Amino acid sequence: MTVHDTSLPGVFVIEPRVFADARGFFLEQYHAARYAEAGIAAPFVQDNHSRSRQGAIRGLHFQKRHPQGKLVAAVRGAIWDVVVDLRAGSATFGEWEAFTLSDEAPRQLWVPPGFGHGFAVLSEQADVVYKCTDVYRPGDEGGVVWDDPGLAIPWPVDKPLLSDKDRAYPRLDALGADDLPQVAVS
Ligand SMILES: Cc1cn([C@H]2C[C@H](O)[C@@H](COP(=O)(O)OP(=O)(O)O[C@H]3O[C@@H](C)C(=O)[C@@H](O)[C@H]3O)O2)c(=O)[nH]c1=O
Repeated sequence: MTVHDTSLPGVFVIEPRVFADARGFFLEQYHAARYAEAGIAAPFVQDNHSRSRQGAIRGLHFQKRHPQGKLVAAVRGAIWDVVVDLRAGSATFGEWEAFTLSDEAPRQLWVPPGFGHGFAVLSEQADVVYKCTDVYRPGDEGGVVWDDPGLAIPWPVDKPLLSDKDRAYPRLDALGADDLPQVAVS
């Protein structure tokens, strides 16, 4: 596998080694020792799978007191995956980057604890799977509204399909210190 740095510290794109043959392909989604060597914090304690329609946007999400690291892949279809640095005191606080993840050119995105995460669905449908370093705690959920003008993320969808929860999240500049992910910045 090849690990690529991004503009955000600790956020990596992982290109797996793909073994293609007449049957199709094989790749390793996770290998504890190799991912640890790449700086991807484990252990992972929850695996998720969501399916979404074209134009859906899920995000921007995080957990406050129990931030989750997420290792994200699109195993069917294509998504435009966004990661935002929400770590108070970080030199790149409020900065974001987007990556296309798809089943045609498989790669994974490592979203470290303390970053907001969301994605838009580019294909007719997309199946997204991700491993998490902490479990889901409904009372601990936090979010920033997807179309926060301060972030000005150019989502590649015209009429986004959103959950009521995501529509109601506040802008980043309305969040206080207690509303942000509680992580130490080194
Ligand atoms: C995230 C999650 C949701 N749920 C339930 C709660 C709810 O009834 C239903 C749908 O939840 P949501 O609308 O929050 O799902 P969704 O909008 O897909 O939330 C996810 O978005 C992406 C971008 C992330 O980064 C994830 O961490 C997570 O926040 O599933 C769980 O049981 N476990 C989980 O881990």
